[in-house]
Amino acid sequence: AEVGGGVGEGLLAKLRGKVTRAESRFIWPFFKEREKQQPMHECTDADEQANEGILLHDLLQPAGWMYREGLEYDSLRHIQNGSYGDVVCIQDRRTGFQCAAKRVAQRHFSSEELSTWSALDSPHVVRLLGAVSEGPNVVLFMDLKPGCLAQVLKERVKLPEDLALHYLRQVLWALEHLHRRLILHLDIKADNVLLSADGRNTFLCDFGLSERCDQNGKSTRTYRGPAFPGTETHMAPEVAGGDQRCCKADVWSSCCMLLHMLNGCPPWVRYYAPPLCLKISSEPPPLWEVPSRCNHFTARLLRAGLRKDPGRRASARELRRKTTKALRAVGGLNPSSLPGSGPLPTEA
Ligand SMILES: Oc1ccc(F)cc1Nc1nc(-c2ccncc2)cs1
Repeated sequence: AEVGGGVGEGLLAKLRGKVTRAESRFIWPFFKEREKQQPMHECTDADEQANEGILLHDLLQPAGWMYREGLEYDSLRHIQNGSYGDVVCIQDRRTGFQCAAKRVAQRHFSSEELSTWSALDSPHVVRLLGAVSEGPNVVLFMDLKPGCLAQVLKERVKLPEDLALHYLRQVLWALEHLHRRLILHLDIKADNVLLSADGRNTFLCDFGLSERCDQNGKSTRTYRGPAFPGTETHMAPEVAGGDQRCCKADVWSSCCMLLHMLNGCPPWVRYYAPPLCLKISSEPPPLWEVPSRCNHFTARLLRAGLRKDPGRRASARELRRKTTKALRAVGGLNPSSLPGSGPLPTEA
């Protein structure tokens, strides 16, 4: 604690053992504090040592109230880029437990990623395992999943309609869970959808851009600034136009992800050069991207999820119901469609 500063023994003492979610609500103000510190904030030696945080998994074991890379845990390999930081696989030195970790620079750290994520408990959302401050950075830990939808799309280019609908439905279940808790994800895309080993289950991750919303689904965050750090091809028209973000923005992005799964590329890029935001807010919805081979229930759900007016756009729950209908209409998920269940196109 002598190097802790900020919150003193209370917090560091918690690192020694499992912290219940109930207790963790006292931890977040600490992270909110760090978030407010001036980005120009010079790193004093106390900061260099600062290592406060919270670990929610008993196989992530701090030693002497510290949990640092190269001492209490090691980075094994780079996984991919997350929002505002690289994602690596780490291993706890004492227990051998492995998980994913993302190091976020102070100036990009949003305590929303912690506070929104830790409030979730859905089988379709990856579990947050903890967060510790590390000098000028914050390191976030989460469950390691064997697969990622973006990786499957790189290997298979496009997915059969039944599998694409099966994945979309699970992502919409996750969005229903988030929106019911007044949380917006705001970066729905294949890179942030992880997969189980058998490729049957999806897990939403990366809440680096998430925001809270009010009862009407409107973001409570005041205008953030000109550039929206989300993924341009999946950006809803109201977001591209700089209007207030709402839960329907996640619905639009989930439909862009469906088009990505069906076409093997995101919408817009085959017809327009960047910057896309002007086109997205001025052009009609990209319904020309809907493959002609698709079942008409799939086309219908895309029309409902890609309405430009967020007020008329389907909610996550309405779109999930339409996705269930479309999945039934194509005969349900054919197990042979699952990834890893047959030669890859390159191997065939
Ligand atoms: O926001 C985070 C906070 C903590 C983390 F450890 C990771 C992320 N973000 C992401 N993780 C991934 C990923 C993880 C594991 N395997 C494949 C991809 C993709 S985006």
